[in-house]
Amino acid sequence: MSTLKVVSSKLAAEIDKELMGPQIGFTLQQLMELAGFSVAQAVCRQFPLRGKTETEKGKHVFVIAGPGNNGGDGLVCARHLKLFGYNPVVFYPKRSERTEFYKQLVHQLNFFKVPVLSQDEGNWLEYLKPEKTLCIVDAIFGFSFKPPMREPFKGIVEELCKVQNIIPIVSVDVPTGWDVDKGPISQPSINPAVLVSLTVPKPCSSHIRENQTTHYVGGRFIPRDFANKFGFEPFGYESTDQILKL
Ligand SMILES: NC(=O)C1=CN([C@@H]2O[C@H](COP(=O)(O)OP(=O)(O)OC[C@H]3O[C@@H](n4cnc5c(N)ncnc54)[C@H](O)[C@@H]3O)[C@@H](O)[C@H]2O)[C@H](O)CC1
Ligand SMILES: [K+]
Repeated sequence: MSTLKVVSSKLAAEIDKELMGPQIGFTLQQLMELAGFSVAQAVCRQFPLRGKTETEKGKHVFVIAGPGNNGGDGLVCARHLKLFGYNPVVFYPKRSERTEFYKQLVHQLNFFKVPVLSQDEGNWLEYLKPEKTLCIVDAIFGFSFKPPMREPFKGIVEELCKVQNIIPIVSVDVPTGWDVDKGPISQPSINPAVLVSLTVPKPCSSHIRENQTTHYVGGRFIPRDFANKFGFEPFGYESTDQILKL
């Protein structure tokens, strides 16, 4: 088994800043597209449709998107999942008004006929049933979460904790509610079946349950020199894969 290499929340934010700074010039949109694409690949790898009955294939991937960029990764992931033959539904209770870009991501989901539920429309709890939902993508908070959690997300996470033993949760970058550096800090807490760390795992990933949580790294967008500059080795992705199982 490979040794986990981790970067703190502070360093993760610095890496992002530099990637999107004037020297390198990635846009947030570019990185988010690759991040969301890799999460969609992880869902496919973990829950393949091949060989499944029509009933199983019709089940939903329920994507819960938070107000920041972690939520944006979820919106992108849902679009790719639709292209991959899945049946995603997005719950987006607190929409980012930060940029036009988030509205565009929602327009794209409309274009792909992926339902996007608001807090006050539709009964989102209906999707927390194993006969209806294949897995839940937790794209609520990533590396910028600062406890304690505010509503409506506190209540949403409590509901997720109730069903996580019967519907697997795929957490994007950081399991929502965990301290990025320290891991689970309150009870109940999300224990994902799958964690997709983006760029490089954060320290909290050492708290995932051994033999119960599958850990992938995704967000394949940095060259070796850049990784080394921040003190870690790049991951050995194979071929055109956007994810690597750790
Ligand atoms: N290089 C990469 O790996 C990339 C990662 N990406 C993803 O971006 C997130 C980090 O995004 P950011 O916008 O900085 O933060 P979050 O989404 O984690 O959350 C900010 C959001 O949440 C609100 N908030 C914070 N704490 C609370 C709280 N206690 N209660 C309620 N609300 C809270 C805050 O106000 C903001 O609105 C990273 O993890 C990756 O998933 C990008 O896609 C780019 C590439
Ligand atoms: K998350």
